[in-house]
Amino acid sequence: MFCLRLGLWLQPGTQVCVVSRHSVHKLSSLQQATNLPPKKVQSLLYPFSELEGYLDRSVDRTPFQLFHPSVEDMVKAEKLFCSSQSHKIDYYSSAERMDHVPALRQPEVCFIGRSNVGKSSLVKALFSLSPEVEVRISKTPGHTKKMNFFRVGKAFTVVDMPGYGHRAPKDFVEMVEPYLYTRKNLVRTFLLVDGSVGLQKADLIALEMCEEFRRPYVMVVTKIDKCGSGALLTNLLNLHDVVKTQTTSCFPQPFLVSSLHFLGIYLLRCFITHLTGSIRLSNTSQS
Ligand SMILES: Nc1nc2c(ncn2[C@@H]2O[C@H](COP(=O)(O)OP(=O)(O)OP(=O)(O)O)[C@@H](O)[C@H]2O)c(=O)[nH]1
Ligand SMILES: [Mg+2]
Repeated sequence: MFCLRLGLWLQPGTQVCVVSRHSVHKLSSLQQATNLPPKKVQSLLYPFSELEGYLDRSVDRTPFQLFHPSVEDMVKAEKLFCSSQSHKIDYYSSAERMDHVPALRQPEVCFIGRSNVGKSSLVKALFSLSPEVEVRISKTPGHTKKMNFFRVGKAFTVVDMPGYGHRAPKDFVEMVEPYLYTRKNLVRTFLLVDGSVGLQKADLIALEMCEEFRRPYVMVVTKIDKCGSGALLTNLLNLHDVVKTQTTSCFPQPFLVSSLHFLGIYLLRCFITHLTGSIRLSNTSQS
């Protein structure tokens, strides 16, 4: 049992993910993260808590904390992101067209969003406990040109999509739209928006498209390290308003992340494993 300085204790017998420290970022695992001062741990695990203090009392916090798992559940989820002999995490294949898409049956989640919004960086951060899984990122928009499939053992698949905005609408019409429309095992789409710049016209078009497909999707607010709390909060509240008034298939809670600083990565890992039926949440978690 190790003590989490947040004042939270892991149940006796809870095993944490044992990974080779070799080339693994120090914040990749909860065990490392929870060695930090409590306030820092809180913002790493539950990034919304950082903004909460700035909110007017009249603002309802509920939509922002619908999924609020316990630390134990996050530890459970983390284990699924550690590659082992019996649970291999690897890059599986890439596809440019639907007839090249792999015939994988396990539940799948995909990441879509404008070019450069941080899709590949987020996938890389999620897989940071298995650094041998190669996910390429770049400063140059339009870097990811194919749909990249990553297998997480037999549990689920993660798909990193090309961004729209760069070769749009070509990539989108030929790849992403048909995929979103037809992929049977797709359990959730994560639509990324850049938290430091707020919703752009292209984001609203993607949101409309997700609504048209009527398949469940979730907003992820990226690069939250890049701007101050004030700007982030303004962008977040604007997003919340759009989700509330203009969507029906979108999960009300936006997930805040910084792939660079690992903010919100543990929460998102837990959400993905929960959505794909890979873990059972304990009674102390809400969702
Ligand atoms: N500050 C900061 N920069 C980030 C973060 N996530 C990604 N970036 C940077 O944003 C740029 C684009 O990142 P990618 O992950 O390649 O973006 P993408 O959405 O996959 O882009 P395409 O493949 O072109 O669609 C890179 O320079 C990243 O280092 C973040 O959380 N914080
Ligand atoms: Mg990319």
